[in-house]
Amino acid sequence: MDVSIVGSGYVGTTVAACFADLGHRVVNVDVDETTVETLNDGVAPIHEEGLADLVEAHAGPGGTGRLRATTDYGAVLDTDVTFLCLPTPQRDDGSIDLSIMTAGAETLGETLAAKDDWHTVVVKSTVVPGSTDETITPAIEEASGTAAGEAFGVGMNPEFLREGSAVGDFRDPDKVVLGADDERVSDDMAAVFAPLVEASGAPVVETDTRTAEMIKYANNGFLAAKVSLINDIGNVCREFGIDAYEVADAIALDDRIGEQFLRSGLGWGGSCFPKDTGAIRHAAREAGYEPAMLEAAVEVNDRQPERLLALLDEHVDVAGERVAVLGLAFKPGTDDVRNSRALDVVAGLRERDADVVAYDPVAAANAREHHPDIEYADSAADALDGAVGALVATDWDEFAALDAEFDAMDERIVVDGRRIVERREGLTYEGLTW
Ligand SMILES: NC(=O)C1=CN([C@@H]2O[C@H](COP(=O)(O)OP(=O)(O)OC[C@H]3O[C@@H](n4cnc5c(N)ncnc54)[C@H](O)[C@@H]3O)[C@@H](O)[C@H]2O)C=CC1
Ligand SMILES: O=C(O)[C@H]1O[C@H](OP(=O)(O)OP(=O)(O)OC[C@H]2O[C@@H](n3ccc(=O)[nH]c3=O)[C@H](O)[C@@H]2O)[C@H](O)[C@@H](O)[C@@H]1O
Repeated sequence: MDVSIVGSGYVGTTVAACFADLGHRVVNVDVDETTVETLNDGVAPIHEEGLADLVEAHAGPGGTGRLRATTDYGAVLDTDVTFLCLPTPQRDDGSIDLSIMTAGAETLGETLAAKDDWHTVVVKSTVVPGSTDETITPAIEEASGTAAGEAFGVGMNPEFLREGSAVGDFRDPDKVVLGADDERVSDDMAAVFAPLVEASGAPVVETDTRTAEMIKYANNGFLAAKVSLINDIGNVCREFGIDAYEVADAIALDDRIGEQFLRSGLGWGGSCFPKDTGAIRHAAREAGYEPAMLEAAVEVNDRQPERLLALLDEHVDVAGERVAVLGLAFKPGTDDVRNSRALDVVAGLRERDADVVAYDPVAAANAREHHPDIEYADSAADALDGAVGALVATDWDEFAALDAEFDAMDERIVVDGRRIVERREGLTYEGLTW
């Protein structure tokens, strides 16, 4: 099929490259000229394992030619289906900001006015229930001068990939959710996903658009709450001197609980859990319901960085002292620092007037935009040299291998927020939840 993808970020680029690999002819439409040029050179505009090879194979010189990019929305006219993969950020009050979606929908609608045959539009961005029907579809209708159901229809297909493993997650999903209220839309979505479903064997959930929208928030809300619950339990374990990881390993054997998302520690960050729990909480309150469990999940999460800092306070007054922060990314495998708990840890140290020296293998440049005034070291060893304490904020594998590097610290105090450093003789080790 001919597929257009509007928005070429983490989701749009991954989806486009994977669809091209499955045999579709795909065009990415993005307002960012650099992104478009990069893709057309056969180079991935973001860092994701496996993505560079796919982009080179399908957009690069000598490639299959099944993937290209453009800033011209007119390209959608030569396609059957358009996926909207645009950002849906948070407003200051936590509510969803649909302005970028609406702008994209309007430009798409103006373009579709010139199309002779049926067109299916699919919202892939994460949007609160009702957004597709009440905001995005009307924007396309007004701009195109046609009503949904006449010349076009709009469906909803939430995305569940994770940063750091986006290509693998997209190719082998736990489920494919197709939300539609029009048979032609369902048929088009099913046709686009047919090769993926055949290759992966993933179950397909066919539902209406509002339910599809809600499934995404339920998924992220549940996972965020699961991590907060194990953090709550981990905090209790610590009070009792019990190892929360041993407890987690045991409860994971219960199929009803499962082994994933039971790593307790500094909590969840990233571009989605914080924004999505914020958006659904706000939407629920507007609708008249206080989502107490989601509120609690956020509250537990917000407390963890200060709990980490308090453990260091028990050992040393950090004012005027050099303190190392190991890890800045919100999770290993990415240079993304959006809502990273590490940034809160750095802020807490600065409030205490500590001299902060941070190290991350790939995320320092992004962290510098949030904390330009601290020192950034080129290695964990450099960060630890002369420090009176080290706070571990991201579970990068290389931190597990640290050993003699701790000997260069002025005081060998390690407060581990991610259970990655080994306890060893000569080291004063504190684990956040164990
Ligand atoms: N990042 C992730 O891991 C996941 C994100 N999502 C959701 O997917 C959506 C997109 O997220 P990301 O891919 O992370 O966003 P992103 O910020 O990485 O990429 C968005 C892209 O849209 C482009 N853009 C902005 N306005 C445009 C316009 N009017 N027309 C065309 N292009 C335009 C930007 O230049 C950028 O390349 C969000 O709703 C997010 O919640 C869902 C699952 C996973
Ligand atoms: O909507 C989204 O954008 C995506 O959000 C998350 O993906 P992501 O944020 O990329 O990464 P995760 O692996 O889920 O990690 C999120 C945060 O939880 C933390 N976490 C995760 C697991 C765990 O056991 N403990 C824990 O503290 C991580 O350190 C990280 O800060 C979801 O896992 C994806 O399914 C979803 O598509």
